[in-house]
Amino acid sequence: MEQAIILENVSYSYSQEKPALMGINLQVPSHSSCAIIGPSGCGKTTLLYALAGFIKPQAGHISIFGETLDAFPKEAGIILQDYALFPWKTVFDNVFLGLKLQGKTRKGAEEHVAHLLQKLGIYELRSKYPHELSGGEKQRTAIARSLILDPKILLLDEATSALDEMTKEELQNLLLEIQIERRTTIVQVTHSIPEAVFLGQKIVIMQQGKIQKILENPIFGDLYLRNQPEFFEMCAKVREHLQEGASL
Ligand SMILES: Nc1ncnc2c1ncn2[C@@H]1O[C@H](COP(=O)(O)OP(=O)(O)OP(=O)(O)O)[C@@H](O)[C@H]1O
Repeated sequence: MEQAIILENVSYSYSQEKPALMGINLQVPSHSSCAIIGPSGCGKTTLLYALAGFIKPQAGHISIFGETLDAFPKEAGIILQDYALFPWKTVFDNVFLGLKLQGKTRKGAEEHVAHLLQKLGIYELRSKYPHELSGGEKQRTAIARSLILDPKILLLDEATSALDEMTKEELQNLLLEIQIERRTTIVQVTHSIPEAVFLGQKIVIMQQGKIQKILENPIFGDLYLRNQPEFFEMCAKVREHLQEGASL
């Protein structure tokens, strides 16, 4: 099995006293999905930033498709919590931007962008600006902006946390469909147990800068999972590990 991401003994400190990551070892196979969950301040975002090459670990090694990571990996797209859309660009132009930077013309890219906007249910919004969109619509635009470049890895930092429950579930379904159809490797930081179980084939539970437990999730990959007893059982299992970690 090819590994998309390998972290070996990765440690990172923002300051002298308290390391944010301590000896992280993790493998994420290609075409799989990994959810990272843990209490506030345990190092989830720091881990994602290390994978994106935004910060450089003081110790350890990260490789992406077998190559040492030293800058933002060309195979990756990242979606941050605040969407990071350009406010002066329309939905279409925010999504087109990546192709433009690759030298594509607007006319040449029009069909490709339109197709993706349709797929994500935001084609009708193509001429609107970010301030005219709801949170869920902004997040779909941010996802489209990443997907237009067909990344092999998608990194998401609490991508659905600012959304209401139903919009959250719609977006989770969309991410699962993307993972299944495009076989994109997804690494997602989340605060939500149901989200981790729905979207994580591998669920990484973090505690105080360390990986406390890695759970393989055999029920991953079903769009109709949420009402099934196995789903509740898996959520309970993750909750138990989180509670156990909190009492250490
Ligand atoms: N820029 C920074 N400078 C100094 N310390 C930081 C910085 N960013 C994060 N930290 C510290 O590093 C630790 C890990 O933070 P991180 O943001 O990775 O946690 P998290 O699990 O993503 O938290 P949350 O769920 O609240 O977003 C925390 O103790 C935090 O205070």
